[in-house]
Amino acid sequence: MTKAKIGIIGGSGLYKMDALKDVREVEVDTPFGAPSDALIVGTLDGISVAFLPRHGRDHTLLPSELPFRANIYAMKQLGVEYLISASAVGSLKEEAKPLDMVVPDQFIDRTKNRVSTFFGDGIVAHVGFADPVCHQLAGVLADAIASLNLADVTLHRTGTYLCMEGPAFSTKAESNLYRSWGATVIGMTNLPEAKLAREAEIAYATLALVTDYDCWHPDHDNVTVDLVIANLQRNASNAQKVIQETVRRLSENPPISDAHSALKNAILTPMNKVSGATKEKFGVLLQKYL
Ligand SMILES: CSC[C@H]1O[C@H](OP(=O)(O)O)[C@H](O)[C@@H]1O
Ligand SMILES: Nc1ncnc2[nH]cnc12
Repeated sequence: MTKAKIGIIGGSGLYKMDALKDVREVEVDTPFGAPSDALIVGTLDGISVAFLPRHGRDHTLLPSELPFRANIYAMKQLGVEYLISASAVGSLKEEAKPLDMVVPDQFIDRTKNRVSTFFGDGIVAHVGFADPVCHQLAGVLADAIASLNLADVTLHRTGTYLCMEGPAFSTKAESNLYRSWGATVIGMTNLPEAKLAREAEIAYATLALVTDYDCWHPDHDNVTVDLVIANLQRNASNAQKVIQETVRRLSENPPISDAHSALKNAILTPMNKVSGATKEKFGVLLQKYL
């Protein structure tokens, strides 16, 4: 099977990577169902990467419908060790303006309807999630953004991403509540991904692309899909430059990440008490602990 150490999940407005060469579509099936779309495996400056459009190439999946487990499992199956998520977000802080880039280091979970663990079925594990993003990967991503000196883009090296259920956007009361909690940006997708990536021992970091001020800002229009997509289209080529530079830096100097051993002290169930069927289902996730 084609392998790639670096994975990219593209969100709203980023359905393909123009700079990818030697492109192949890989239909991956997983014990957790089919991913959002075929994975696109190709090379960026000669470096093998796997790309997946989170909502499908034609944006056919709601945030609540996303097959998060299949997406992360498929990346793991391809050998991905570093996963970069590009996502559209609303800003909850004045200083994070549309077109800015934020590299969140924290999440708040306001989802209601998501399966965000691989475990169960006779095997129990509790991974650490105090630091939900891989610090090293986030650093490489932030340094890549800084090195490009992109016009009109301010980099925010840290921030809290609040993950809401959607699909409707927030009410003003909710938006102001999240501001009072100190959240920096709001989106609908990254938290389940980050949890599952941690369980899959994949280092994960988010490139959050600010598209709007949600609905709290008195001097800006309330968020609409048109606004999100218009701003993302303005920024899509920047996002791809950032990803390309991050990939280049990662392949030159792949960082050591705690995420790569996240399950080491997390599994409570003795392996000899786990059924063969469950072990088989977990496949690549448990391989190294059997
Ligand atoms: C199109 S606006 C709302 C939509 O955009 C974000 O998607 P993604 O995180 O995949 O870039 C947000 O989470 C919502 O799913
Ligand atoms: N304001 C917002 N709320 C939730 N998700 C978003 N994605 C982009 N802008 C958003």
